[in-house]
Amino acid sequence: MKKTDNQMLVIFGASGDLTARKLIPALFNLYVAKQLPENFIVLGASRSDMSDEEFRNRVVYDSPYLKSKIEDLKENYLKGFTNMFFYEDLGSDYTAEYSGLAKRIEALNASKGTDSNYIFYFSTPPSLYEPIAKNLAEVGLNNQELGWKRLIVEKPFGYSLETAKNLNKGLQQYFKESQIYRIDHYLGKETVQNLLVTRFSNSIFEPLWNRNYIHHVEITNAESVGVEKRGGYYDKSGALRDMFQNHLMQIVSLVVMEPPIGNEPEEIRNEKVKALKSLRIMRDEQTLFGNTIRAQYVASEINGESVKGYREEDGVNSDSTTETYAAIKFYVDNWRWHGVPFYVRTAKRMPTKVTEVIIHFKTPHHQIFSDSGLNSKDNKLIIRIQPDEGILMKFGVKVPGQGFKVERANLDFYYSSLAETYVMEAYERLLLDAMQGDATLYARADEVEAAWEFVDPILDYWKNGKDVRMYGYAAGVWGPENADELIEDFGYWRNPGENLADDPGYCVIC
Ligand SMILES: NC(=O)C1=CN([C@@H]2O[C@H](COP(=O)(O)OP(=O)(O)OC[C@H]3O[C@@H](n4cnc5c(N)ncnc54)[C@H](OP(=O)(O)O)[C@@H]3O)[C@@H](O)[C@H]2O)C=CC1
Ligand SMILES: O=C1O[C@H](COP(=O)(O)O)[C@@H](O)[C@H](O)[C@H]1O
Repeated sequence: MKKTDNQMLVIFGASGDLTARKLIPALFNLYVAKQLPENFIVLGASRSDMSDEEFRNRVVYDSPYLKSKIEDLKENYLKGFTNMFFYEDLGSDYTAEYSGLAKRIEALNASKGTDSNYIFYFSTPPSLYEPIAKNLAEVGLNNQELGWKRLIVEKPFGYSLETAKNLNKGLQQYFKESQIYRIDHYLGKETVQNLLVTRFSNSIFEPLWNRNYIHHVEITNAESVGVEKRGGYYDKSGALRDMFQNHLMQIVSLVVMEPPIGNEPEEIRNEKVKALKSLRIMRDEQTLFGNTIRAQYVASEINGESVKGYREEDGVNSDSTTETYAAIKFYVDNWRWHGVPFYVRTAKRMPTKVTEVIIHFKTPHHQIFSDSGLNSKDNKLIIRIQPDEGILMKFGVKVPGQGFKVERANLDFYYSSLAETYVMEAYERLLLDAMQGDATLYARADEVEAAWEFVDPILDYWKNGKDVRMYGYAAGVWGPENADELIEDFGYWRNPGENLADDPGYCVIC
């Protein structure tokens, strides 16, 4: 087990939603699992006026996100957790100088024994990331002489390639790249990490993982919810920035990458960057027109209840052109993937919440059972990221009886069969990794920029292109019909059900 040094976690934006909904519950789970170091405290920092006690009440006792968890625990046990929390009011804004904050950190460090090791978690609006880093540096809180200093930076990391580069440069003026941890919570998901293990710890997949055997790759990320209470944020972002540039590009990089020479953070991250750099960037309008689809959900009924259209959501412009659905077809220009199309889509207000990667294998070169009536492209490996996490392989079997009738059968593995094993939540895993100085599951500057490099021309085309279309789809269906044209040459999107084995249309033995 890796060692976790004594340390202090300083959260900027501690009065916000992310802190309450993700960070504190993750810390609570780590505390219960005895994963936190002996001397560990959390200092919340925001503009809101709160005492330590009020902060503790807010993030622990009154937290709707901890309610079910703390009911099971004895009061005195909970006290240990609550006592770790402190709060510093930053005054009217985050850009004023931080000498008060530095003094508080110093005093807490001395009394709580955190060995001058600090993580600064940026959970504020992104416009404040660089000013906060600058202020920290000005009071010496980037100095690693006495103890290490790390930044965890929340998404979105930039709004475009240019802004991402500026943000990287801005942060790197004050902190070294090795101190910066850019969080992408999809990398904290056990099933996303399992992509690496599936590929590189088995000898049966890797020999087939290339253009000789793979026909096309399909990745679906669907959410059943709409924009919820985040309409204001989402309307400036859209599906491509909110999900595709970060989470889906990370998944793509893990599917596409070459085998790393080892599992050290830089060994893995180097290969991911190479993978992202090999994506063929679409530059001309004709290519962009034929390979990208965007759409917005419109008002509809789901299970008998009426659901608002995107443009009617709170915080969204009534004539918004922000996409809630994005589907992209692209190619990867390298030896392994030459000529293999990738189809990736992400959307809100789909029939179900699901994320999965489907590797579609090629038809056998010489088919001797071609009268079976099956689509010969039915050899698939489905890696289910969420929910009903698992892996399913589809292959042909003989139907008992006369002749050689072939039907599809499933070979499957479900995470639920590991019910005895505790599976960490994404934020829990990522926080613990940063505490231990392991950046493997965090995005490096060049990785983020390579992803923007691919996405930027699409965004630009959607904003300024001549023939760009914005399609509509009824809330609760699998997107606009036009998205089917994108994948038509090869079949159709797998519109999965809630369960991994739900197989619309063509699974005979499931
Ligand atoms: N919530 C989520 O699920 C996710 C959030 N994120 C990212 O995490 C970061 C924080 O998100 P979230 O907690 O949801 O945001 P909130 O708006 O809930 O919280 C942001 C915090 O920043 C502080 N703040 C400082 N200056 C401003 C300002 N000018 N406007 C608004 N707030 C300000 C606020 O505290 P105070 O007023 O006390 O200073 C507030 O508590 C964002 O970058 C977001 O993109 C990423 C993934 C998911
Ligand atoms: O980062 C984000 O992710 C969530 C989806 O996360 P998941 O773990 O529930 O799949 C998405 O709803 C949100 O819009 C986006 O900002």
